[in-house]
Amino acid sequence: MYHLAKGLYRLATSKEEYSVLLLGLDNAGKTTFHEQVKSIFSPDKPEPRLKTVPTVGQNVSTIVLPDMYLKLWDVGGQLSLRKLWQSYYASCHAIVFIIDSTDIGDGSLDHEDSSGRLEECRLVLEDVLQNSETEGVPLLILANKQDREDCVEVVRIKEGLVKRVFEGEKSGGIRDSRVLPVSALTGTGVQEAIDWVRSRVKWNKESRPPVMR
Ligand SMILES: Nc1nc2c(ncn2[C@@H]2O[C@H](COP(=O)(O)OP(=O)(O)OP(=O)(O)O)[C@@H](O)[C@H]2O)c(=O)[nH]1
Ligand SMILES: [Mg+2]
Repeated sequence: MYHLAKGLYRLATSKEEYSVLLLGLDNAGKTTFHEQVKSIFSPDKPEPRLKTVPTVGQNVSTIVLPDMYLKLWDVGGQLSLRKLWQSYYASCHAIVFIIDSTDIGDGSLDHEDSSGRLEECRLVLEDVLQNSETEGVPLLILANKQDREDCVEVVRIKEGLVKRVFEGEKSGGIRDSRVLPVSALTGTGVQEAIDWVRSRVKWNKESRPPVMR
């Protein structure tokens, strides 16, 4: 009887848990975004800790939403650490790929503008999409640092980079995707980003079932 009651209690109180992997080049703003999300979704709304240092290893946190837990995995983006990303692919339910919109030249692969890290960004994104373990996983691309005057606008990033990657051979097949403007530093757009992830992981739950917690 006790075990039945315990089982029923567990069933009634358990929630789906989805894992979200934050990726992007070093300095893109992953940890800053992570800190904003933690702050916005904490019941006591603490000040976000925005003084970040380059991530070596991982920062993990779980936010509680009405209908699910979202577990965020913030990993290091430095070149030497990117080889570790693939060990997270099989168990993630969504990928948030963060781009520093102030460090991609004019944001378009069509021109010979070699300033910024646009080409590096393209190669890294293609590498993520091409991996068989990320197949079908919803992808949110965040054009970060939109608070800065020298940022490239989101439409340009969409047309000049993202569309080009998706039209190419290395797009890794069909998946749900979206490009959104954010400022991880000010928090603008962070709520919308999480809203998108939340709806997409649910849509995709047949392919990537959540863990019950
Ligand atoms: N102006 C502005 N600066 C930002 C924004 N997001 C991050 N930064 C700054 O960019 C720098 C790098 O931010 P991090 O969040 O540490 O970058 P990261 O992607 O976690 O870097 P790694 O851990 O090395 O992969 C810091 O100086 C942040 O303050 C933003 O939206 N606007
Ligand atoms: Mg970091």
